[in-house]
Amino acid sequence: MTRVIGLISGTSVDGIDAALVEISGTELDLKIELLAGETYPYPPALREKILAVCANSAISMAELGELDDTIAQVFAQAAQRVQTNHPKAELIGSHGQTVYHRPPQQNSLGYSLQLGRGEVIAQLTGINTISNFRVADIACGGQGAPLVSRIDAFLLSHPTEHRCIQNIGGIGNVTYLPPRSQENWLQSVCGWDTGPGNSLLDLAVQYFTDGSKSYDKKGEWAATGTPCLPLIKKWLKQPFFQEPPPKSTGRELFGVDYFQQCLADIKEYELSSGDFLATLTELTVASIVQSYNNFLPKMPDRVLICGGGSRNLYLKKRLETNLNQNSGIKIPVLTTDEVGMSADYKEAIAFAVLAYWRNQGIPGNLTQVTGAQKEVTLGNIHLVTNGLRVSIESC
Ligand SMILES: Nc1ncnc2c1ncn2[C@@H]1O[C@H](COP(=O)(O)OP(=O)(O)OP(=O)(O)O)[C@@H](O)[C@H]1O
Ligand SMILES: CC(=O)N[C@H]1[C@@H]2OC[C@@H](O2)[C@@H](O)[C@@H]1O[C@H](C)C(=O)O
Repeated sequence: MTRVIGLISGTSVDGIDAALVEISGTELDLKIELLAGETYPYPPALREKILAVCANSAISMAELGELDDTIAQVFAQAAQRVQTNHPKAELIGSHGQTVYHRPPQQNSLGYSLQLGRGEVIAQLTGINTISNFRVADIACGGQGAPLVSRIDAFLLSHPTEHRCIQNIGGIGNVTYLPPRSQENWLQSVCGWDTGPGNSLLDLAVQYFTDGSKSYDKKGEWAATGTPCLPLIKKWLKQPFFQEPPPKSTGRELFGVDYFQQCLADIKEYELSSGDFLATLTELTVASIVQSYNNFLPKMPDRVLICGGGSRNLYLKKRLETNLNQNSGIKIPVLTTDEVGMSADYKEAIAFAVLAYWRNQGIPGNLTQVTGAQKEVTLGNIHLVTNGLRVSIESC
């Protein structure tokens, strides 16, 4: 048994998800128990700064260094807090905060930058920390994302059922899991980023409320509207949705500029705010279903959703309806909670497992998902240096 803390702040930039887990086994016998999970919102000024950087605002090198360390400090605090009332963790796996992601192009490797450097987290917490999980995969020609697929495979596959594990965060990603009894089971797992999750919806809510609300709770506002189907048809023709996997994306594509284009596109139609939110929800849903139709070997028996979007009941209902209309069969949409995996902390748990695997020399990527040329161990190791005088209070 190893006690590991997993930390991540995703593309929604809403705060740090921290999970304290006990991990045993290696791959087929991998087991995790979630001892504690908590989300620690960013201080508002720090969130604004990160969102500005993600949206291309200029920053000096000195400011970049400062931002990197400030993020590391709040990640270290999250690690300290999540283990309150528990014995100290032995290891931290920290994804950090993505501020820029560029998939590989024909003649160049991808580039993905996560802030919140691991060495600061290690010194502040006194716990060995692994960070920078994406670079080794990218160095092998991979997208560096999605990385959760290998963990999904070992923790969520079923003996006889074909499953899709659909994350709906800022961005959406899917892992398709054939039954474990199938020959070449692990090689048949596939996955990719499906496109926008909640990123455009959140921007729309902020736009309509002048920033007083950041998201549409349970999707209640969107549920008052009707999706504009001609717009969905037009938007789905965009290159990202047509591209076959391996593929990954981020706020660089589905961020502020994309949202402005959506706003311009709706001018042709007379849409209420509810209609617009319903239309953006439908884009998330239809892009997921279209990618299943185009790129999966077979429609799943069941879809398990996770991430903040799993709390959006309107989105969940639309996903179920759209899947049924497309496949002609009833494909239940449940949350991963319903099979014993926390829908809120699955990504944080995944980075705890990746750190654990890194320590044991077990690869973290699936080459058919990221497109990397080979399986590699992921993450840079930062050991605690005795005698260094840093403390959370002094930062
Ligand atoms: N109760 C709720 N009702 C509706 N939507 C919700 C609810 N709670 C969270 N969300 C949505 O989920 C989003 C956050 O999801 P999550 O934390 O999974 O994203 P993330 O991890 O930052 O993104 P990614 O997985 O792309 O890295 C919020 O911005 C919001 O849009
Ligand atoms: C560059 C980056 O941070 N990508 C994230 C983001 O959030 C969702 C989607 O885009 C995803 O594939 C990836 O994260 C998850 C944790 C992953 O690598 O599996």
